[in-house]
Amino acid sequence: MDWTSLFTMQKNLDKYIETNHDLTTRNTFRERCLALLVELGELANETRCFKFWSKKPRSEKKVILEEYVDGIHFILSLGLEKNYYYESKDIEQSSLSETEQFMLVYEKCLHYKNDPTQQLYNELFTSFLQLGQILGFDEEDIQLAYRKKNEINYERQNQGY
Ligand SMILES: O=c1ccn([C@H]2C[C@H](O)[C@@H](COP(=O)(O)O)O2)c(=O)[nH]1
Repeated sequence: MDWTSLFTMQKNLDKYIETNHDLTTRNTFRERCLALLVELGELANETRCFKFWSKKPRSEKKVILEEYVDGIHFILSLGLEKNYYYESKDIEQSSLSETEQFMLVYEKCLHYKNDPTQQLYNELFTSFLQLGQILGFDEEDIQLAYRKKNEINYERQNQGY
């Protein structure tokens, strides 16, 4: 998948939000890291993969995909803050369970926060794409849902969110 156009869309959205909130000089790296961790929690909640105590079914795939692309927003953003991009490549399928893969992404996110290198950024990105594979999303699903949510994010800014 070509990520270039998504990086460009994210750059424009982040700039728009920064201007709207007078943040042009403030570094928001830590906040974006926490935002990604929070999105991961919201995503895990929709899958209910860890809720061994509940018989309630997971949310519909569409709802899970919406949460997933919120995470994509912050991952793109976290690369842009450090001027890193992600080159498309074949992703090795993960052998982990959903729960284990979630925890791997959490670890990769914190690792990158503490040591923001291109290598660790690639690892974070890859682990999140592997999670997407486990959840059953193909690249087209992700691109489409990302574009839709990106537009909604502009609307929310314009409505005083
Ligand atoms: O600088 C920012 C701030 C927010 N978002 C987007 C990512 C998610 O799609 C959404 C999360 O907003 P909440 O619903 O969690 O408030 O906002 C960005 O893309 N860039």
